[in-house]
Amino acid sequence: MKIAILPGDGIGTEITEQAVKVLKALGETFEMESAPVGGAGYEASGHPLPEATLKLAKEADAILFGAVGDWKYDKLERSLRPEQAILGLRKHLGLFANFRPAILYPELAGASTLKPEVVSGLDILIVRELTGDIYFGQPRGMREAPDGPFKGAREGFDTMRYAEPEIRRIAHVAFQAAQKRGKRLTSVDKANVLETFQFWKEIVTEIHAEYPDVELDHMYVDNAAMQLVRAPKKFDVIVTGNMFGDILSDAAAMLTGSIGMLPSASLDANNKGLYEPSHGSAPDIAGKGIANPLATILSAAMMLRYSLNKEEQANRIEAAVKKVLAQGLRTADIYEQGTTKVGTTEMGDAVVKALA
Ligand SMILES: NC(=O)C1=CN([C@@H]2O[C@H](COP(=O)(O)OP(=O)(O)OC[C@H]3O[C@@H](n4cnc5c(N)ncnc54)[C@H](O)[C@@H]3O)[C@@H](O)[C@H]2O)C=CC1
Ligand SMILES: CC(C)CC(=O)C(=O)O
Ligand SMILES: [Mg+2]
Repeated sequence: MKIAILPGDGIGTEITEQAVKVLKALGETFEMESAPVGGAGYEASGHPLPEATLKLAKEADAILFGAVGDWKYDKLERSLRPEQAILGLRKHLGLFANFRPAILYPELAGASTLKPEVVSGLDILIVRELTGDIYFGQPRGMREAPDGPFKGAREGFDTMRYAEPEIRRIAHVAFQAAQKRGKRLTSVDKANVLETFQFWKEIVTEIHAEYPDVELDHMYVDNAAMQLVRAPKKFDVIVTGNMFGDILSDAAAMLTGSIGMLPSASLDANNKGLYEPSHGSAPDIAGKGIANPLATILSAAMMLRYSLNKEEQANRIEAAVKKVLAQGLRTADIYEQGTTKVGTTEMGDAVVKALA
């Protein structure tokens, strides 16, 4: 089985190294091959998603991705910016279904900024559509406004759009995920203002007829953001578009104690996937050895489960993460008084040691 390792930029390299270490310690014979991506890809060959990196990603059975981006590339033209690498991989590989499970490990109840009673026992799943919406819609650009009250002034514009098959396939994925869990699905939209999401709501409602065992409700995204902080345990599975899912999943991350705890799986129609933490390259802490590698290690567990059919090994990794948390080991982002502060490498080493 071949795994493409794409560490990327900033803390991407530090956290991916820990996940690779954990994968190697499982005693399986994975073939792992690394390639530069993001700013590292741009430095190596003038493009954030070098052709050789894309080729490796396409031929591998699964992809483990760190993170891309750095402020120093912000002035590059958009097509050359590091973020285009992850957007390009998602699009080229058809990774339309993004699973972001927000689970609170009991040991981290005090690390969340919310009261323990609000978050304890939290186990929700955000299913984010990943290859459409305003992140990919055309046309987009910057120009002189052709009409309207600001005609002639410079303007930036993007296009929000969803085609019926795009909504249908993510809705099926989300209903099926809900069937395997608490059988409740909340579709998050902005149908009161946006045509795109009125259409989204109509299609999701239509598909609901095929899943009568799942309870469906609809919620506007502004209310959903508020409910996630007010009473997050009321959710089971949330399905939403690319941009709303991006924003809501960062908010959900804080329910788990830190964005450094939120893994993700991005799957195509055949469960080939890219696995990455939900966070970015964190340039503010890069190179300091303090980033939390657990979201990436837990993403590697998701990879074993969803793409490599190795449920037992996935369980081993998740159990090892629970064990190190129970031992009181914490990176700075989840540190509380009375626990032991460790760095990125020490945390990775501890997970390896805790593998049963
Ligand atoms: N999939 C990807 O590669 C993503 C890339 N980005 C890119 O990352 C760069 C930084 O973006 P930001 O908005 O700052 O988001 P970010 O997620 O990188 O960081 C937000 C905050 O969370 C902290 N943080 C993130 N991951 C952490 C970890 N594992 N352990 C401890 N603390 C952690 C950071 O130190 C920072 O204070 C930008 O270039 C952005 O475009 C952002 C999100 C996803
Ligand atoms: C480059 C961004 C779209 C990545 C991001 O923020 C995410 O996937 O969460
Ligand atoms: Mg994001």
